[in-house]
Amino acid sequence: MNAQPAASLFVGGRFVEGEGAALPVLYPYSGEEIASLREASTDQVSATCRIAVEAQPAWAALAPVERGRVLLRAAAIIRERNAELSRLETLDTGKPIQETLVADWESGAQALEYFGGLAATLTGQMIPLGQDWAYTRREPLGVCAGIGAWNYPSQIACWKAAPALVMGNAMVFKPSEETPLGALKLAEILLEAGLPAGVFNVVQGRGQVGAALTTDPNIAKVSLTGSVPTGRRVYAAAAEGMRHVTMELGGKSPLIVFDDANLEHAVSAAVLANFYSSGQICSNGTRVFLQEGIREPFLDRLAERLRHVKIGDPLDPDTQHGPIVSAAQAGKIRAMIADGQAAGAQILCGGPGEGAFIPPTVFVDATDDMTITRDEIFGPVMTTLAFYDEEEVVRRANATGFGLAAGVFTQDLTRAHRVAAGLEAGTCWINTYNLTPVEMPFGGVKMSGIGRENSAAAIEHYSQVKSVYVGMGGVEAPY
Ligand SMILES: NC(=O)C1=CN([C@@H]2O[C@H](COP(=O)(O)OP(=O)(O)OC[C@H]3O[C@@H](n4cnc5c(N)ncnc54)[C@H](O)[C@@H]3O)[C@@H](O)[C@H]2O)C=CC1
Repeated sequence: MNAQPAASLFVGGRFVEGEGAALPVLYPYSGEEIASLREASTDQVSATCRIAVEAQPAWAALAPVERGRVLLRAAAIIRERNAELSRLETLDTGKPIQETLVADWESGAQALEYFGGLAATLTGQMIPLGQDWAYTRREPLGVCAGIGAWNYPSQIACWKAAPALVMGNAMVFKPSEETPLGALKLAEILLEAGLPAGVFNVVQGRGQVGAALTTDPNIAKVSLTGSVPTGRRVYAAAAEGMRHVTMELGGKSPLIVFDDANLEHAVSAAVLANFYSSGQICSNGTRVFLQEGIREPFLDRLAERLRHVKIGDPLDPDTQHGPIVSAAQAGKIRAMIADGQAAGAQILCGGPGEGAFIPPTVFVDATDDMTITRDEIFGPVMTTLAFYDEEEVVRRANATGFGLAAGVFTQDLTRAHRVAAGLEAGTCWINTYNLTPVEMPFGGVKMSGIGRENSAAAIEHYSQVKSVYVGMGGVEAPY
């Protein structure tokens, strides 16, 4: 299989070969090399930022609706090419084609469509001050750096590019070194849709390329999707230059199932919240708290349903559960499974699997202090925990440094809202899980991040407000 792009980087409206270290791209299912890229050198990173800074003012000077139109055209092109783009996403990530066809580029297209449509509404305020008045202008930040994780590479690129570009910023995007291909397609599509050359650029590379980007003097903002340890480093490095940041980081989110929950729906939600994309989703509800009365029927039904999961070739449309993104990540997940067993938790179903595959794995008899309960695993591993009452479960759910997401299943309306209000999380779901429509703000609290993606809230993180005071009378000085 060959997924070789024309060159590794996309800079100033054209493909450019990288001058840094080799970056092989492996298909997670077979380990086969599907493309051979090169990282950007440090000089190439700074040259790209200079090109972006030169291209940005003319883009920002366009009427917002003209910028919006480019994003809308890009969304339409993505939809026309969804089959081909989804296949590439599957090759890059190993995720089943039945997922990538509906969840990845489609979500990216929705972001471009949403922010493209929002363009005309991005206005300031008029503030009456008696005789005088003031107004505010919502202005772009300049050049924004986007740095992506490997689980939803194209969606992440679109979620960052769409609000940045509609506000008149330029962007230099660095995808994860594990999944570098989708962002290059986005750059080509945006150019085809009418985006001026140099406004959206892609550099490739590992962490040190991201670090060079973060501290480049032409970068005004860094938006990272990645792990908490990387987030701490990037946030600290960005602070040195007083750069704006958005941090979309990891989680260990609670999914709370009360006795009165609809059993079948709660099991479905727990399955999706733990095993979709082989569990490689930041907002996954990996601590499943089960109230004592529903615990046994829930676990019986869960085990029964997991027996039928189709694991295998991600390009087979029937496959529901694909490989882990890399051998290194599979190794980390297996180490966590072994740790859980050593700590005394029992495996209800699943286990370490073989090669690139780790089946959906459920732990029972876990306790709050175990590493499998405390740390993000970022793989198909669910930890179930028993609880008795509401006050107890909210306290235990919040006893974590993470705060990305949370879910509650109950038929009791007032309890559902009370628990959602009490949970320390950027996003809470009631009687569903992991739905992230573009209309709704998405992001974390506590160590899970800063800032919000999606919705009008994202605009605030890609713009700054200028106040203009207008004096309508004379000026009198005391001396
Ligand atoms: N909150 C959210 O929206 C999401 C969060 N994630 C989180 O991402 C993690 C998994 O993704 P990974 O790619 O393994 O994360 P990672 O933290 O290893 O890498 C993320 C990105 O940061 C870059 N990077 C690494 N060191 C850097 C440095 N010093 N300076 C600048 N850039 C640097 C990497 O090259 C990569 O592009 C999980 O913790 C997951 O929860 C993943 C998807 C969504």
